[in-house]
Amino acid sequence: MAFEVKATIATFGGKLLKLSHQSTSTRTPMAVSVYLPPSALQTASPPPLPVLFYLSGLTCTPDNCTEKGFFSAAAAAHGIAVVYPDTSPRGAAIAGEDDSYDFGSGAGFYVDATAAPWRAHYRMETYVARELPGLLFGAAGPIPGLPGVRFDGARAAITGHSMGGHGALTLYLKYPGQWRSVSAFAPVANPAACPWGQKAFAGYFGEDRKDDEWKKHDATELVRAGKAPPELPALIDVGTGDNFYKQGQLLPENLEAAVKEKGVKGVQVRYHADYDHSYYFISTFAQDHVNHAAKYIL
Ligand SMILES: N[C@@H](CCC(=O)N[C@@H](CSC=O)C(=O)NCC(=O)O)C(=O)O
Repeated sequence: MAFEVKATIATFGGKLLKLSHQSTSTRTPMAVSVYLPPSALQTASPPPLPVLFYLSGLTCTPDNCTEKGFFSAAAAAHGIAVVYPDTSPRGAAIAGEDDSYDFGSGAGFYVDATAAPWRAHYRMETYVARELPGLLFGAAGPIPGLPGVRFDGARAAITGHSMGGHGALTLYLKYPGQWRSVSAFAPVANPAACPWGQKAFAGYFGEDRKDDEWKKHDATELVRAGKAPPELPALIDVGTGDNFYKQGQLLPENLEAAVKEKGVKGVQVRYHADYDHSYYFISTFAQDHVNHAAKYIL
């Protein structure tokens, strides 16, 4: 059995499952939580569930969003499952991996590191885009004790916050057809041009890879390089009271400029007066993001 169920929590008529499994991508145990809406639990063989992936930000585990993101109410109403991966491998025993909040543990940036020593374990792109979908969307029921529960890989959407917003946008652009829509809360929209992204990319790829490798993992650079479809079904929310926005960590305007320059349609960026970077902001707009995904996956 791929997943081990660590906890089952009743919420909004459905169940939040805290799962653990041994990852072949990161070569570590990985935590992942999955919200099952009530519709998944009402019959022994429910129809396969549409799925929204939520990628969390720096320092987070799956618990931050499941405890205070409030996606479950809207997900329950629509009959959508929500998957919450962790933000990095844990306990890889790499020197320095726990030294800072914005690199290493809790800061995997949803990329596959190419630089030593990180490349042995820090493979969050493959983990989120390939390994987890493979486990969840396989023919066998992936959840121990709930053999009838299936997830529909043809109806998947992706969202995320901050570092996770960067992950959602870049994985959407890098894996055409895998996700039907994308959205982001306060995303790190141009990591190659902000301190968080520069630190992470220098560590995971090397300082000397700025002109090639870094750009492949940067939403703004991907759009500039023509990697966005003509219609990009993206909803992006940013709070104007967000200190990280004010400090130039997010740079959503650079993404907007690239979208405009390339004539990409369908991208909606909303600026909300006074909202900060926290889960007060995320929970306020969570329903809008689930509704956005629902338009494409129901
Ligand atoms: N501890 C750091 C700030 C870390 C932080 O704010 N993390 C955000 C995501 S930031 C971008 O990816 C977060 O979601 N934190 C968890 C939470 O529950 O709020 C510092 O001290 O500056």
